[in-house]
Amino acid sequence: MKFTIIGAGAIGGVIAGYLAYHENNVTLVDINQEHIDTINKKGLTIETTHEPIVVRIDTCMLNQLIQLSDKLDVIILAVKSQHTKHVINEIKHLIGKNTVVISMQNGLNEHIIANMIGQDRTIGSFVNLFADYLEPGRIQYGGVGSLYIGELDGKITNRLLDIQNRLKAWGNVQITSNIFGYLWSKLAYGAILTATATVDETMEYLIANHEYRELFVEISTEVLQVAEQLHIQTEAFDDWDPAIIYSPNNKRDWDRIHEQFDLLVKRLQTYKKKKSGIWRDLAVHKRKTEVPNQLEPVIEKGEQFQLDMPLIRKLLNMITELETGKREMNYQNLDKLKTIINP
Ligand SMILES: NC(=O)C1=CN([C@@H]2O[C@H](COP(=O)(O)OP(=O)(O)OC[C@H]3O[C@@H](n4cnc5c(N)ncnc54)[C@H](OP(=O)(O)O)[C@@H]3O)[C@@H](O)[C@H]2O)C=CC1
Ligand SMILES: CC(C)(CO)C(=O)C(=O)O
Repeated sequence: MKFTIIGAGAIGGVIAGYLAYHENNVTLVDINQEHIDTINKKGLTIETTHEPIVVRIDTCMLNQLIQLSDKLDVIILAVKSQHTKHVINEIKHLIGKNTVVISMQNGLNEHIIANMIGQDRTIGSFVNLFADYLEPGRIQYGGVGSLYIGELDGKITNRLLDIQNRLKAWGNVQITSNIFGYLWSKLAYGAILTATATVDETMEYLIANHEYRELFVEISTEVLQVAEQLHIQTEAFDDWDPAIIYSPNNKRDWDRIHEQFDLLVKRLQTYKKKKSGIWRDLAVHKRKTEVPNQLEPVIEKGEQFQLDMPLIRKLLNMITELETGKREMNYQNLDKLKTIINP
């Protein structure tokens, strides 16, 4: 099995690093020339929670990859969601009848990929690792979380089992017949993390603060309401259980909710990555985030069911304003969101 991993950042770097470390056939592809040059010269360094590992790994730039003509085998897509369409368009000629593309991304990119290359060539993945691109050649793998792969139609196929076996180089990768259950659950959880990115503060600190817990529950409820309308059975993972957060009749069990948030905070405290990828795009890279690509599809689907979703609409608007410099990161953003639930 030959892996081509497109996007050599936090997620692509970690997965490619472990696959290569365990002698799988891997090529890591990116558009960042300095990053690729450094990996070629010094290897890819992954700062784990224990000792760093340095891995020698084949690399190429995207513009070199697209010069090839042989069809690729297993492609792992680990770019931010806003780059999904562009990358798939660029590599379409390298996708044959036996090629599969695995989306290791947040959001619902699987639908986009399947529309472009077919559902039979698309595998879904839910990834809850905590990693950051630090500088050319260096990735921080700051926290271990779940990784699931699943066919979009829920079947447990031989190719899924083969890929799972290879990905064990990374760790305990699991297969699921309900990949969209995980992706929607992560969207609901991710919406809370998105809200934390409106303040220059750690995720654990903000989630620990009881003042914002009702807001976080309401934000994820808006996403989970849409999932419910779509008959998606959302799944629990890593101290996050949507069934505890979401109560269709507004009969919330606050003891259980606080218990779950407290466990989540404890978990986050053990991670080296303290702020979300969205915060990092805004505060460090000063570039557009993938929030529109994650929240707009939820809002569009919610509109079909006449759902209101005032919180995620406002949150999306705030992130857009943060991207364009019209807004600053501060607590007033969370306080403003709170006024939507308690005017
Ligand atoms: N980081 C994390 O802990 C987690 C991330 N995810 C998800 O994983 C996905 C990847 O995120 P992450 O690894 O953090 O992102 P990163 O920004 O760290 O890595 C993405 C890499 O892809 C590169 N890239 C951009 N456009 C292209 C292109 N056209 N062709 C090839 N490479 C390209 C980027 O280069 P450049 O920077 O120059 O644009 C960057 O090096 C996202 O959907 C994210 O939400 C999910 C769970 C956890
Ligand atoms: C917060 C985290 C690491 C959760 O997986 C994430 O999704 C991100 O940073 O984009």
